[in-house]
Amino acid sequence: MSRIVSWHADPSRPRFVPPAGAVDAHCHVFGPMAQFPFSAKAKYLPEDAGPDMLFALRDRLGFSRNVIVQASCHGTDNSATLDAIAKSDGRARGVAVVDPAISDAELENLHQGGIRGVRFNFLKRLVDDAPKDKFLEVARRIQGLGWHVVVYFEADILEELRSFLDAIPTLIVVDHMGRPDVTQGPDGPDMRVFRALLDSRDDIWTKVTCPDRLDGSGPPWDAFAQAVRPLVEDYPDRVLWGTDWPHPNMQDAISDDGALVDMIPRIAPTPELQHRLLVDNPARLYWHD
Ligand SMILES: O=C(O)c1cc(C(=O)O)oc(=O)c1
Repeated sequence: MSRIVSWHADPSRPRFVPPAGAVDAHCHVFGPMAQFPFSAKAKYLPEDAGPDMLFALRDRLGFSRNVIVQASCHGTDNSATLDAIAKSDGRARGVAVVDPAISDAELENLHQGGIRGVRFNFLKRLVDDAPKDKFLEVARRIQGLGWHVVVYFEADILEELRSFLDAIPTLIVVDHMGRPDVTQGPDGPDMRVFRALLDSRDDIWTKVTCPDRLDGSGPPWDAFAQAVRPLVEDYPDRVLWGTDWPHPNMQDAISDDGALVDMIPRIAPTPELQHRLLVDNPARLYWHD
């Protein structure tokens, strides 16, 4: 496998100025590989994209804090994520991916290192297996830590995941809205099924992220804006936003992070919605203690 670059070398400065305290609540770090080797099971092998690069981007885009989500290429070894959090001067927290056999002491160590959630990934192109029964055991064990579960799945398996999701005892955050086909519009079948999930419990949140992944029409991603804005307006207290930098697997159409930031006022059109999306909501999940 050759190493790939999936991020923009020189992103534009966004026109939109985020409110003070804004959080990029979905981003990753890759390596550096010499210090934090990628998993033997990784499905892609990126170039290094470490904490210095992430924090430089944070500052360039006008954000204050990051939530670093363990990327699948690092498997269940969270060292690179923990290292980035440790270097952030308290300005980053994280979401881990764990081996279900993890000990309570190791979970506690992750908590001390700034982890506040675990991620369950159901994308076959990213992981070899997703054992629901073991995931549920992990979900029960993290309850005492006050963590939540982050799930990543595609729209076509949402119906079959419903009983699993219903059984999760913690708050749930769905990555990238479960990848709906946004070209179907705000009332299309994918969004309807996703809204039914949100309506089933008031502790299911989502990340209104990744126009570059979900809107094949390309920048300025009008279909994404039209489909996602009603979601932000209808569930203003349950949405998070993030860049998704360094955009794993997006090497064929590199996204400009400045353009991604300029999507924010299109999906969260008022200062109040922007403040909840970028400041209040992530603070409630990641900086409550
Ligand atoms: O769609 C993807 O390829 C992707 C991959 C990862 C990861 O490798 O962890 O994370 C994401 O948020 C999205």
